[in-house]
Amino acid sequence: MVTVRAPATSANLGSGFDVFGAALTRPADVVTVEKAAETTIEVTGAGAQYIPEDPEKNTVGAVVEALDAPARIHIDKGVRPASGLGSSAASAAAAAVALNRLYDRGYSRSELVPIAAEGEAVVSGVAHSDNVAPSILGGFTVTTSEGTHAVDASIPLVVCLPDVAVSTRDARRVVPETASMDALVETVGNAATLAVGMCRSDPDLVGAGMSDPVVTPERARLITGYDDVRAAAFDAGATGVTVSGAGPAILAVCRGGRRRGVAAAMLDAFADAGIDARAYQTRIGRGSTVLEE
Ligand SMILES: Nc1ncnc2c1ncn2[C@@H]1O[C@H](COP(=O)(O)OP(=O)(O)O)[C@@H](O)[C@H]1O
Ligand SMILES: N[C@@H](CCOP(=O)(O)O)C(=O)O
Repeated sequence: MVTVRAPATSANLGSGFDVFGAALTRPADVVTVEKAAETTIEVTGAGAQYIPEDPEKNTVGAVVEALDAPARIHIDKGVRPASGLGSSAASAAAAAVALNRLYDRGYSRSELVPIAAEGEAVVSGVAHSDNVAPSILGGFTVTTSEGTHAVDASIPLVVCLPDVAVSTRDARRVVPETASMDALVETVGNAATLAVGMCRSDPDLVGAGMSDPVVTPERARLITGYDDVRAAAFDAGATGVTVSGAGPAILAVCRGGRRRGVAAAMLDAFADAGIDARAYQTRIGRGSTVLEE
């Protein structure tokens, strides 16, 4: 038996659509696997009632296939589905690390990233790796078709999750098919600024580099109260605010000591818009951890 904890993640970070990701210290999924002749999946925890236990429909089933590793699997969800916090990816990441150990497949953590990404194709139609990479490797990650680079960074964050669901599949439909050269130049500049900020653990640079003129404005329209929550976070001292993943969670970057005030301001703004929400005061953290084997 192997048990693995895989953290929630925030993908895109504004300017790095389908490329950037960051592991969060909390929340997390915990997945336990035991060898079995046929795969069965049991799901408990946050939003379990919305998650299929059929291996054909659960992200973990695709990982079982890719590793040829049938197992009895228990998923304890800490990351609510359709959150923009890499819920489906956290389960897939944990399962990839756990099944690799259980069956002694010998893949490195980096080699497990595209394997876990097969699960994302099951739910969003695209095997994007920007959530599974940080959930496995930890830190801030840059993922391209050539592979993933991970950087340890110490950046305080708040993620505010409203009590509404946005599926990644639906949110991918609003992504523009084209962008102007001006928008491209602005985005490249911001993404590069953000990457430098991560290497320096500088929340001012990271916050400034999250601005994105292409995808985020379209996604923000799907989140009731977004503009007010964003403004409230800046007023409380956030250095940057954007949609987390495909939403509806909203990510705020903070300097040390500012998270409590930023979280309270974001919750108040959602409440003013008539929406219940919860805020996680978190930071960039480590990847998947083996808890028991
Ligand atoms: N192990 C899993 N954990 C969470 N969601 C899953 C899992 N397997 C399949 N799903 C489905 O994936 C969808 C949520 O994924 P997604 O829309 O990408 O949200 P998130 O942004 O939280 O990852 C839901 O329809 C859910 O039923
Ligand atoms: N790059 C993807 C990331 C989706 O993240 P999720 O946490 O919402 O699943 C996208 O923006 O579609």
